[in-house]
Amino acid sequence: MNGVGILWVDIDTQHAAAARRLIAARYPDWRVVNSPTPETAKAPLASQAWDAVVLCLKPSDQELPGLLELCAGRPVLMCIDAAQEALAARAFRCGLGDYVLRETDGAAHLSELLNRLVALVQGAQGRGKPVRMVDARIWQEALTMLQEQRSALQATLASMSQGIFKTGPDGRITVYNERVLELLNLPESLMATRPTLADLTRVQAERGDFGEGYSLVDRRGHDYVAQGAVASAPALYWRTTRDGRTFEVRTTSLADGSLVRTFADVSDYVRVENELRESEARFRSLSDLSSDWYWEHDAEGRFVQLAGDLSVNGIPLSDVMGRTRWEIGALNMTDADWAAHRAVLAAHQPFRDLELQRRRADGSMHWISVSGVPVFDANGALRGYRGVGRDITERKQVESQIERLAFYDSLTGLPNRRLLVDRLQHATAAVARSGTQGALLFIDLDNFKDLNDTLGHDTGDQLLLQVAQRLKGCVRESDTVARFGGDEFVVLVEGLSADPAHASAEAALVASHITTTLGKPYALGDASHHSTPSIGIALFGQQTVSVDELLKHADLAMYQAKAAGRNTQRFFDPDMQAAVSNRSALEADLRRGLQEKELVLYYQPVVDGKGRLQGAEALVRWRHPRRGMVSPAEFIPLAEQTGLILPLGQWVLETACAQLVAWSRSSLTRQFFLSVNVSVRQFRQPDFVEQVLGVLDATGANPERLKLELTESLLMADVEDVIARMEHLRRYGVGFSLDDFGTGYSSLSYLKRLPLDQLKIDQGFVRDLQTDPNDAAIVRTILALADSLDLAVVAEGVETTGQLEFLQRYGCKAFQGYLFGRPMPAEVLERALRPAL
Ligand SMILES: Nc1nc2c(ncn2[C@@H]2O[C@@H]3COP(=O)(O)O[C@H]4[C@@H](O)[C@H](n5cnc6c(=O)[nH]c(N)nc65)O[C@@H]4COP(=O)(O)O[C@H]3[C@H]2O)c(=O)[nH]1
Repeated sequence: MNGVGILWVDIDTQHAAAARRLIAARYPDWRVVNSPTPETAKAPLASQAWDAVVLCLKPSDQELPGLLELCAGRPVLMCIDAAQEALAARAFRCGLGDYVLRETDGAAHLSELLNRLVALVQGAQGRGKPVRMVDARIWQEALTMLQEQRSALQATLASMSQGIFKTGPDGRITVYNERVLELLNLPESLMATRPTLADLTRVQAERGDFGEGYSLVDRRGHDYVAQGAVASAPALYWRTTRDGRTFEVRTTSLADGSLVRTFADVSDYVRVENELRESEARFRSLSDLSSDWYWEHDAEGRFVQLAGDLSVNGIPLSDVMGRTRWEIGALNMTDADWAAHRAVLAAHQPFRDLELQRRRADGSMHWISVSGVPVFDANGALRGYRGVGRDITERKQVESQIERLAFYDSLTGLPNRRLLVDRLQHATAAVARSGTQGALLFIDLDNFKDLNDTLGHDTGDQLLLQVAQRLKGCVRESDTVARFGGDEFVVLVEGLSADPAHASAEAALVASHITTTLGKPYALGDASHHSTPSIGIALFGQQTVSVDELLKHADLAMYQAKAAGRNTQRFFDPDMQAAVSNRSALEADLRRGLQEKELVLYYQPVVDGKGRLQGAEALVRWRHPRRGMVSPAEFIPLAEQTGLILPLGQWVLETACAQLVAWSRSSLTRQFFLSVNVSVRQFRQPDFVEQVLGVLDATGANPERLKLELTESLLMADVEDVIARMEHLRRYGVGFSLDDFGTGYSSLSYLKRLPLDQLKIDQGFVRDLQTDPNDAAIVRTILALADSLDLAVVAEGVETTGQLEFLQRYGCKAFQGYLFGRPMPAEVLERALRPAL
């Protein structure tokens, strides 16, 4: 190619010089004219013929058409920045010329430029005509279209959630979006250098983005990345970032050797997938390990899925799939129950613990419990239900056993107190609603204890069983017969007349029927036994009475029946209630009195035959703020029933011991003993012995001066224990006296073994001993007996000298009674005795 003329328009003089040098070296006969600006190029363009014009400028989109026009149809080669490539490519695809991309620093592109320039000039010469000139209008349209497409492409790239870049055929990245910079954490400045994939991979590897040994790149991409992204890329691989995000990397190779790569952040997908996998695994291990099963049914309630341990269910799968729960059926469900269940399903409500009893193929019964929740599709339409089922047969068995134990009497199988109270609660509410009345019959078997004691518990149980049978026969199916324990039964009768008088008559009739039925002889083993009941009746209707009160009423009435001679029936009487109320008021009062220290100890002298004081009996009094001095006969029995006797007895013991200590300080009173009454309940306390020793220790009283008065009723049970305790205390010197001797148990065999010091003849025998030969004989016998057992005797209630003489005549040596002194405060006793002393 000779004599080629080139107009070189170049604002960069160094670049222009470099080009000139290269051209001079390769094509020495070429004529190259430089022009630094388009303005200065105008003249040579207009005046001379050029084979090609080289534009090394940075024209804007708007300037480019004018520039090309200036070239007036001559072949144009543009040397431009990469950023303008799209514009230039578009322009030159119309046949205007060619372009090369300019190296930002350096002139390595000049060689390529020269090659292209040669091709361009040859092409133009080959065609024999100058390159077609595009008129400005067409150009403008092309440019506008180009700009529109370009901004559309930019907007598309910018709005993509994926990161994307494209390389040119030379392997350099020419197109990319913001998102790829963000995802890969790359600076824009790096992209501006048009890096290759290898460059990018190196930067990331140096930062440790791929992890130790490229472990953050999955199997598919591992080798490619590890080898520096120089080989051909896999179409798809995943990589993880150091902060735990996961990218899906897709590569598409294009025909010209370029490629497009996308980066999608699939972290959420991976997380959800992991969670799903975990939850699947959890579900699977749960259903594998547990004895529950999983089910699903469709919107019509037909089973479509069952998984887990179905062996307990005992129903073949084939019988379940495709059928509804209500088609399979359950023994415990009525039509109404199923309707209620289906209503829950129809309302798309979840359901919990639906308990179903079924019969297995082998005939055995079993219980299952089913819970489910509705499942909806994406549009909110019901797809069906899913849930779990569980075998609860064992639990049901235990429950019914517990119920039996909790609500039924183990001997007779009758409802127990708890169940009766429950039914009574319902009954009281029901009668209040219906306007009818009900009756509660409290039944106690007369003398049952004797039977038990004499013939043994087994025989007693037999009787109770027969009584239970007979009672059930006396009432309607709807009435309740309950056993309260021991020989106490309660019958609850409902549906009596609304008229009180009529209802009373009906209840009395039931009671009479019971009396007659229970009064018939019982066959107990070989023997025939006769038993009678005492029945207390309490009616209930409109008036609001609590269940507790009702039971108390019937109980009280029963005691009235007993008091009236047994084998009879009594209705609850409100006066009786008043007495009971007084009693509970008294109890509260006594409790308060104890706290307020209203109790005082009186002392009644005990003298010898010559009237000389030997000691005294401590007798408690209640100095009531309103009622004055209250006798122990009024409050001691109550204190015994309520347990108040325990703190009371302790206080008496402490006060008496303190008195002994006071007496011990004077030689005149030092010899006195003091008797203290000890009630059965007090003595039976497990730590009674320790309590007494503790009081003696705390007060410093001399145990030898203390006498504990026990009553015969203490000997009714566990005599061995009584003896052991007495002996224990006796070792410390404490004496014992048997009070009210002759009135109670008086078993001589025990009497011999008890470590007693004295007997006290009950004042009941002393009172009439001069007029009642019987009493006189008893007193004589007691004195003789005491003599033979070497026990001292104190006669109580001595009021007359006649009594004293009689007692003395038969050997009695100690006396207590009004004849010698009433119970009195300690200081009065001391004062009264002082002259004699
Ligand atoms: N008619 C008549 N009665 C006489 C005569 N001499 C004494 N008495 C009364 O007979 C009772 C004798 O006491 P008790 O048999 O131990 O009978 C006592 C005793 O069982 C009990 N008691 C009194 N104080 C205590 C106590 O501190 N603890 C316990 N557990 N019971 C006590 O209360 C019962 C009644 O005590 P008190 O009313 O003080 O009645 C005393 C006394 O006042 C007499 O010549 N004629």
